Amino acid sequence: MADVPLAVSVSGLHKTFRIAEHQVSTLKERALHPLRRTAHHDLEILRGIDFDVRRGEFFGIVGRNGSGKSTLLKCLAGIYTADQGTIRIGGRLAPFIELGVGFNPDLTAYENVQINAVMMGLSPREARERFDEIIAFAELEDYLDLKLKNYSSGMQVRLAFAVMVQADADVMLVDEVLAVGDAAFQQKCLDVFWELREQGKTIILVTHDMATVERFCHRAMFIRQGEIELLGDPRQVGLAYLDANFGRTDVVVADSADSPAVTLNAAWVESEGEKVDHVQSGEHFVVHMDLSFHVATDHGYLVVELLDELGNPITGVEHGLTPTDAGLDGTELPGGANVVVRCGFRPQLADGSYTVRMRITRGVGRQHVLADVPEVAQLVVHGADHVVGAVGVPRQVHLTATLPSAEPIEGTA
Ligand SMILES: Nc1ncnc2c1ncn2[C@@H]1O[C@H](COP(=O)(O)OP(=O)(O)OP(=O)(O)O)[C@@H](O)[C@H]1O
Repeated sequence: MADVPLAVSVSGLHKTFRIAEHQVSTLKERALHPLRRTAHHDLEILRGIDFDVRRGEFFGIVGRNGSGKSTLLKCLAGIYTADQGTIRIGGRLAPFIELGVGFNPDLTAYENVQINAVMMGLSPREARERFDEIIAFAELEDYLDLKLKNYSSGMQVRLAFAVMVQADADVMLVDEVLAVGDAAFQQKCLDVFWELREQGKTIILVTHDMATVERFCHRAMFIRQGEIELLGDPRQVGLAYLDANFGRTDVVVADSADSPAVTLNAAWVESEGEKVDHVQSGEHFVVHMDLSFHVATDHGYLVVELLDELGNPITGVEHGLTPTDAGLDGTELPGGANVVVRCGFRPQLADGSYTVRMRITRGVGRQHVLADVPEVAQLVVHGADHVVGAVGVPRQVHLTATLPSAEPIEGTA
């Protein structure tokens, strides 16, 4: 493929965000603290990214949450300016990046499609001519007069994806489209990916779904903490990513490093029987862990916690690991026992990225730590509604209003 022209060329790309630590946001604060300066710290997200994509390539980008994938796509799309480095794009670019980018919630689907399609390089006439196809693809014929803010997020995703496909650009940037649509839409996206691949379009796809990477991508890139960890064969890249996420066969802290007391053979999060790395807030999920005990364990005890992005424990479960707990006889778990642990959760967590941590102790006072695995798995929670703070509770709010010289008015939310 070396003689095929480049569609995208990125060299020495750096991107740092400046984060305000204390924002002076009100007039009162400004008056009380006239000399206070806003303190900042820098968050270096992309640290020297170099890669080329050739025309006609389907190129995957994978990496854990927060590794910089979306930031990279936004730099390619010109939404963010890079601090250092060069980006060259051969031809017209159509991004499908994030809900809301390029859409105006106060306009109708028709108006939004016109604006978006023109932004992606179609002439106003072409945009008008392709409108019906866009709406048919998105299956939104019955919702044409609705303002976009009244669309569900799934409907907006369908519309944005349809515009991108119909814009017929030379290079398409696609960020996590498969994670947001329903099953029928996901199938439609996969069919479109095949067609685009057959047509020789250049596509850069960010996804957490390794099956898609293996199936569609000619090459893929694994980004870790803003740097390229691996670039090349999609299968190798997918395996490296899964290994970084789930393949923690050797992560053990035990009585002695040479002879671990407990080994975590495999661990993952699942929902409705499928391994997942995203769940909806309030949805049931299970942390599955496969453990081997190498020493006899008396009064075994397990703690599984969910930590937020700053490492704060948000919630968790505790459970005994005695033979009785595991359906065996005896007073201690014998050395050589294999134990499968499945912890069910249904917390109403705030949107964000969470880490599952596991600790096993033995002894009446839980004084001996047999295993302490700080990152059993990662989980992104989305779609939180009415969650104030870290964890939501069922809403039970009762209001009583009193008007001058009137009976009390009551209402319940
Ligand atoms: N506009 C911004 N201002 C400040 N920080 C930002 C901004 N955009 C992204 N970040 C930070 O940059 C880091 C990388 O974010 P990015 O969205 O690129 O990650 P990602 O790999 O796409 O993650 P995910 O898989 O969760 O989508 C995160 O720590 C995020 O908080």
